[in-house]
Amino acid sequence: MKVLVINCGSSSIKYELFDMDREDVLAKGLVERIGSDRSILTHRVTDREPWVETAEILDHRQGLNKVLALLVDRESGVLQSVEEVAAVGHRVVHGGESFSESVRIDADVVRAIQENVDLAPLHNPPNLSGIHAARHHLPHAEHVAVFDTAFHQTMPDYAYLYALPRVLYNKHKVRRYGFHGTSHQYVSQQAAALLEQPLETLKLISCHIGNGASCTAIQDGKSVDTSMGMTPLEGLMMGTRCGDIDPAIVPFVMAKEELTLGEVTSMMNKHSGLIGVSGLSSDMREIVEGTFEGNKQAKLALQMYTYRLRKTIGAYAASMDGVDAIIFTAGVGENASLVREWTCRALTYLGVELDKEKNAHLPRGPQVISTPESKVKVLVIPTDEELMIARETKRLVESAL
Ligand SMILES: Nc1ncnc2c1ncn2[C@@H]1O[C@H](COP(=O)(O)OP(=O)(O)O)[C@@H](O)[C@H]1O
Ligand SMILES: CC(=O)OP(=O)(O)O
Ligand SMILES: [Mg+2]
Repeated sequence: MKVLVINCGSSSIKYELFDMDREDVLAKGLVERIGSDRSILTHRVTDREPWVETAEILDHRQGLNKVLALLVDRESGVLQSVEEVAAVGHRVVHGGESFSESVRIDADVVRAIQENVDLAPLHNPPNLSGIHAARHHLPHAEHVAVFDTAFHQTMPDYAYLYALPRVLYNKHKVRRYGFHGTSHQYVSQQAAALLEQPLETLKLISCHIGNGASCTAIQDGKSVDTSMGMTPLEGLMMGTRCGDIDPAIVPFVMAKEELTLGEVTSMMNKHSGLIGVSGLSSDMREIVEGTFEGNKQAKLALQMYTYRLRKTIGAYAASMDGVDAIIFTAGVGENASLVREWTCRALTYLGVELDKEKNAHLPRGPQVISTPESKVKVLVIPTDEELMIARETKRLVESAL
């Protein structure tokens, strides 16, 4: 069964085509800067040079049309016809309380995703554009939605409620939802396999640190707490997002700087975090380089980033009354050894002992980077949200047969 996975951002489409009979990746790629006359399409097929094309791509429908054309093209293609795509798996960021599992997409599901737009104004509208475009171009295929929020629907109420008047939850569903659930779930399963222990017996803390960053406490294979909240702005310090701040700062800054609510929201989402503190970059590679070169602001940003991650790990060890393993994943977690080292260096009270050599010289694939004596294991596990979405899509399509 061939499954196409689509992850639509506000100005991008990430895609990956799988042959699910053997979980082979046939092709994958990225359309960037949608809405401009200089959109960039990068298309990769195993063992071939990548295709890079600049073109005017005005919306997601046009972008997806280009992708499908490349997939059936004589040179760049891997399919005879788009009819071969049996199913499409869509990443949907906010499922609200409506979805605790992946679902096959029908008119009711589209309506429910639409109803959650208010809760994720940056993420859900492009996700919906992707669904509309894919259903238009691939009407024969089954379409499945896999939600970032679904894995976190197991959190207890005392973890997901805010200490606000109850009416806000009753009327508007103001609560913690949590995100990156597909990734947290995937790496927790991989961790259990690596440790050769049943997932149901483990207390895990998973740190998904990429552009967006979140930390999740996982007990018995279930999410019991997570650092992102009603929106993906809460929690850890990120590339461009501030994470936790005193909420009273918002009206204070609005008054002092004469900013609108929209401007402060944009400041917190796009101009804060690593870029806001360092003034250098939102990219951890440049922050690490800057730190080595003696840039004080870059070093401060890195200290803040790792200090806050460490505090959250401590909090989740407390909330689960212990932890068996800490997992690092996503762009920063998988690649930045300095971030892992600084985060772990004051976790000795928990019994964490990092193997510095292993941490610095990491082979590919899932790895243990703690010493054999370490009471708490530290793991690096490459995430694969696309594979997880493809598996979910196949499972749902087959269960409907
Ligand atoms: N070698 C590296 N060292 C440090 N950071 C890295 C490295 N490679 C990638 N990153 C970081 O990973 C981030 C992207 O993570 P990723 O999980 O791909 O994000 P997203 O899926 O949210 O776009 C980049 O912004 C960069 O900061
Ligand atoms: C939910 C979220 O923050 O996603 P991303 O990390 O892809 O921005
Ligand atoms: Mg990501």
